[in-house]
Amino acid sequence: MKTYIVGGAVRDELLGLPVKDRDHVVVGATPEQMLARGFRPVGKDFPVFLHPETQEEYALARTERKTAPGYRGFVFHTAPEVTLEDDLVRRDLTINAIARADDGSLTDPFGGRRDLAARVFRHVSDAFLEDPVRILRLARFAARFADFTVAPETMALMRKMVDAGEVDALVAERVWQEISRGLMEDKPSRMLAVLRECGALARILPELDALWGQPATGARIARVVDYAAKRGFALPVRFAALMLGLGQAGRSPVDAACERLKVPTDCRDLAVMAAREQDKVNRAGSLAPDAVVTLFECCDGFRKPERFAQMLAALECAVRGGAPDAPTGQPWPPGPLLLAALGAARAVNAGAVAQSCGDDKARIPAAVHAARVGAVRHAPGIADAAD
Ligand SMILES: Nc1ccn([C@@H]2O[C@H](COP(=O)(O)OP(=O)(O)OP(=O)(O)O)[C@@H](O)[C@H]2O)c(=O)n1
Ligand SMILES: [Mg+2]
Repeated sequence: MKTYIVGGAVRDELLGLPVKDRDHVVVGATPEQMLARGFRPVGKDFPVFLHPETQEEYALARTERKTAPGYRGFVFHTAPEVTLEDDLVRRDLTINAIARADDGSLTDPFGGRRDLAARVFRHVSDAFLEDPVRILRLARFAARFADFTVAPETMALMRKMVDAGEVDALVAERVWQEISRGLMEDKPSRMLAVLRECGALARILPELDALWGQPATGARIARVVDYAAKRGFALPVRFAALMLGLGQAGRSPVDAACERLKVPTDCRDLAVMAAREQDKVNRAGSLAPDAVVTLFECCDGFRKPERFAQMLAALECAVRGGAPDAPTGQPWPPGPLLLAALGAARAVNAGAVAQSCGDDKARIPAAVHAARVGAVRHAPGIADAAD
């Protein structure tokens, strides 16, 4: 039996990037031999094992046969006769199909090093067709390796897959997994551009696809999401910033998209809230203290101040990032203004105010609200309104 390092680890090493996790492929072994050597199987009927000490993944060299459309239709075939090349040929991209043996020698039957040098994403073989997730993976890699282009024949193949309905057959969780990862890369707009070019965006996020088609709008959305990435914001902020691109129409298209993609609650809540409150927040400098406190209440800002700050970050991206050639670090007044006001309002001792209401419990909410309005009135930048 012989083992090789394959996939992302070899690719990243050749690119001079830090290697996170290493995947291994094992040639010439049976599951029984792996177990006898102390490897632990991962799941059932899946020829992947964990090394007893390093816990790294070791997969038996395998070929795959597609049995049904979509993500679930796989059958794995492993046997000691399956060669390294058999295993590599069924991988997604040439740059991910390079293997390195223990002695350092590389096996690169499909020109992976050539494509790394030329900065091209190219599918290895027709096996690419068997797994529509690969369309999303490629798009995600484009967001990470922003100077790579997609080989024309690979783009053509992806179009064919999209036209055949392969993307529609993917389960929402799997789609979200890739989209969310792509949003966390350096240039998320590249993922969206690749998805649009092959037709997948129209299937996954038709709302966004339609807007992307209007040149100025598409360019703005791209800038906003890349700006959010440049600022290093967390996933919910990046997602909310992207969804703000759906425009003033606000809540319903965002809701519909989140529903369809089964977007996790934290991302969804932030996106919906940001779309709902964007006008108010952008007018923060002219809001009366009472309206400011009401805004905090509507956003549950007293209990979730971090989420409120994230919403501000998303709205800042939409405004600052939306401007062409926007330099980062340009001030956005509503942000510091509302954060200072929220700090002042949170400093109010709601417990003490409640106690001062005595037995008149029904008065508590209004009394707490009024005390907070009083505190906000003195916060920096708050409008001098007589409310
Ligand atoms: N749908 C998939 C998933 C994975 N692979 C192969 O399995 C390797 C490891 O997969 P994974 O860790 O998911 O991707 P990486 O390429 O390692 O990228 P990342 O840096 O995101 O881990 C890939 O390089 C590729 O050879 C594939 O061909 N098709
Ligand atoms: Mg990996």
